[in-house]
Amino acid sequence: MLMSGATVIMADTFGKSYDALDGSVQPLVLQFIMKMQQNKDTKGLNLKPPKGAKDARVRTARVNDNYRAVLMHHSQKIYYLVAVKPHDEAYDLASNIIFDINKVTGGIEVINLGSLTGTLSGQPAPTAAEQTPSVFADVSDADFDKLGVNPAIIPALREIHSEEAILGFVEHLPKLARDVILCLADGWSVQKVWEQISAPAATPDEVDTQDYEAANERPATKEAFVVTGDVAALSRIMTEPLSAWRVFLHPAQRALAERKAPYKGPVRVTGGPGTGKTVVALHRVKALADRLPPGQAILLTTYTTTLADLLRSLLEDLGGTQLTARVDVRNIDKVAYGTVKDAFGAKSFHTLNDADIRKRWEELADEHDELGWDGRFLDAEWKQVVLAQDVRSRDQYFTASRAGRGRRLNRIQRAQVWSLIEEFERRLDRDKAVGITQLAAQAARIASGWNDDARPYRHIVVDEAQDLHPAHWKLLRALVPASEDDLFIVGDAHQRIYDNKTSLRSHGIDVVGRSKRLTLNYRTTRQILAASLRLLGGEDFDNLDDGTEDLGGYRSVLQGATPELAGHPTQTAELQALAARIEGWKQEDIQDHEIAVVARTNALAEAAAQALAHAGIRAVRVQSRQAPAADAGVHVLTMHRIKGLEYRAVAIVGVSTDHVPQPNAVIDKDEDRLQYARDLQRERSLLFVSATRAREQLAITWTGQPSPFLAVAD
Ligand SMILES: Nc1ncnc2c1ncn2[C@@H]1O[C@H](COP(=O)(O)OP(=O)(O)OP(=O)(O)O)[C@@H](O)[C@H]1O
Repeated sequence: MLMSGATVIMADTFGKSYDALDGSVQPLVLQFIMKMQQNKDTKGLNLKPPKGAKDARVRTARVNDNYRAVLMHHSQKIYYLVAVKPHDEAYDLASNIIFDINKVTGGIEVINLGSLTGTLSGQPAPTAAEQTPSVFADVSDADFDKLGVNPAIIPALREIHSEEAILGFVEHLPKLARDVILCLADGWSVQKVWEQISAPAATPDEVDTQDYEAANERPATKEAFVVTGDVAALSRIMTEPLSAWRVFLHPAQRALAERKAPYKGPVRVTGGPGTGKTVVALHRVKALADRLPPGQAILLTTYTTTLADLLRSLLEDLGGTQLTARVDVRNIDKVAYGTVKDAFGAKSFHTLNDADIRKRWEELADEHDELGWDGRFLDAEWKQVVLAQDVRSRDQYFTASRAGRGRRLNRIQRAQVWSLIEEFERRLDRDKAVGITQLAAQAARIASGWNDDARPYRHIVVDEAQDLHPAHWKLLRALVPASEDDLFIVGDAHQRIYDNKTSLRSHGIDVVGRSKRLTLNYRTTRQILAASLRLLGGEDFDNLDDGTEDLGGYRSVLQGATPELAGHPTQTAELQALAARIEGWKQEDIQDHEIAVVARTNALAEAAAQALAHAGIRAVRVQSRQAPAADAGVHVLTMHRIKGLEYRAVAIVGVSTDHVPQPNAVIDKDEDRLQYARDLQRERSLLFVSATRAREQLAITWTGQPSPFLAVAD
């Protein structure tokens, strides 16, 4: 027999099965692929067609004693790696998959018929009285076929009677079929789906459904499969979590990110957690960079340094260093710092963060105890009135709008507050210190004086927009000339965890007619989503502008375990239960670094980390910007630090009435009732953000009385 190597092409389904493998098995997969490439006929691989397969072109091969690879092949040389799974699961999969060329896209598709019928078996059987018709009763087989849905899928589609079932079902479909089904389920007509989804995906050439050589070369195949090139590239791809290469944009996401015709002005994209706002922002940056003339620049910005670092690495996943070299990825404070530094030179000042500033305000209020002002009130007045409107004099302060402040000040009080603010700023000057928000106000003042030629960017893309302060918006508006495709803004007011509420319109950013909302959650299971939504408690949230926004239509495609909510008599008992739960998750093959323990305060996070160490569980505090090493253990972090991240399992501890809301973070109601309401809402959002970081498992626990946000019965 001739000895020969094979080209191994990874299907997008492979990524998922690979992520689920134990860390000790993953390296074997790489070795397996290399062996296939050298000599697929090596005896140890045992490459063979399994018995009883629906498709004669399926093969299984041995990865080690317990694991098998499932492959498809149509020619002697090319093998498509569909999954690597434990022995029995692999054989089950092998007997249920088929392989086809899509009539519309001309691309190769792998379809798992077993998982399709599997997702439907959980549907409650309708009683005779309430026989509901199939969701797709109005769509004929011929229409499905024309739209590019493989005929093998159609019988299962006819068994779908509820939207719930659709969401679980589409997860297993090839990309075009998934988009078509989701849009039909949203009530689009067959004609509209054809025009918006199938026709744009159609290959211009004639499709011969037997010609795999031609199919291999088409873009649709290349999007869904990754050809293994050199080994270094392969191992890089396989070690990247959350890799952008595996994300195929939903039509709603794609329409926003890849639109060729320019947007006539700023665009706003909102949507609940996990709806792919960051993914859309990254793809938008790539699309803009791909057509950016030389000499022009793009800024990708967000609120914190940690998230800016994450965006940079995700952008590199998407477009390599060629892309990151063309994009300035910086958090907003750095952008402000750079602007001020360019104007006044470096190091003539040092910056103070919000916590330092707050401390200084409390000290000043204490020194002037006789006046009776609360440090928190003064801090907020400075940020939300003075810095937000760049108030520079007593007269300006007397006429400044105090909209949003919940306590009226008479002239005497205003005069007192203004002298304290002057004293506060004088002390900062004396110490050559600048508050981080004050710096943004200075930067905005500088940049607002420029003309268009001096504005450094052609495009600006903003993630986590809900947390930006008015001064940040003024600055960003001034950094890019007002023109087509100037600002692309993504955010979600439900996740606002800093006290910076404002409206885009008030900063000259008009998104009318260019606002979109994403509703499909790709991160969290339906069960976790439902539990998280309950935490919002029916409060009103804004749309980053003057309107309100709810999460209507927000849904998930994933199914999973019910989140656990549990109270404990003592903190020791709560943290012991935490250790036991983490052991349980590890038994389910969730690895240490895929687990996060979250607490409202650093002190509580520290206590949790110590309790885990005591129970023999490796744990690492995630505090600095630096992400911990992959083998450092379970991540323990605060609610602020976990923002923007995601984990397979999340345990939120200390959600007790005396910790959440954190008393220190909420102003006295009598000091300022609107500030009080905002403080409470922000604390609620912190809990919501933490819960929505969980992909598969969520546990929320407390000691004594539960937080009022949990609204659980005693
Ligand atoms: N079209 C898609 N197909 C598959 N996965 C997707 C898709 N879009 C997004 N995802 C995945 O869903 C998860 C959430 O995406 P992303 O972080 O962009 O959401 P987000 O809206 O910015 O979330 P948040 O506001 O909670 O930070 C990520 O793991 C991302 O890779």
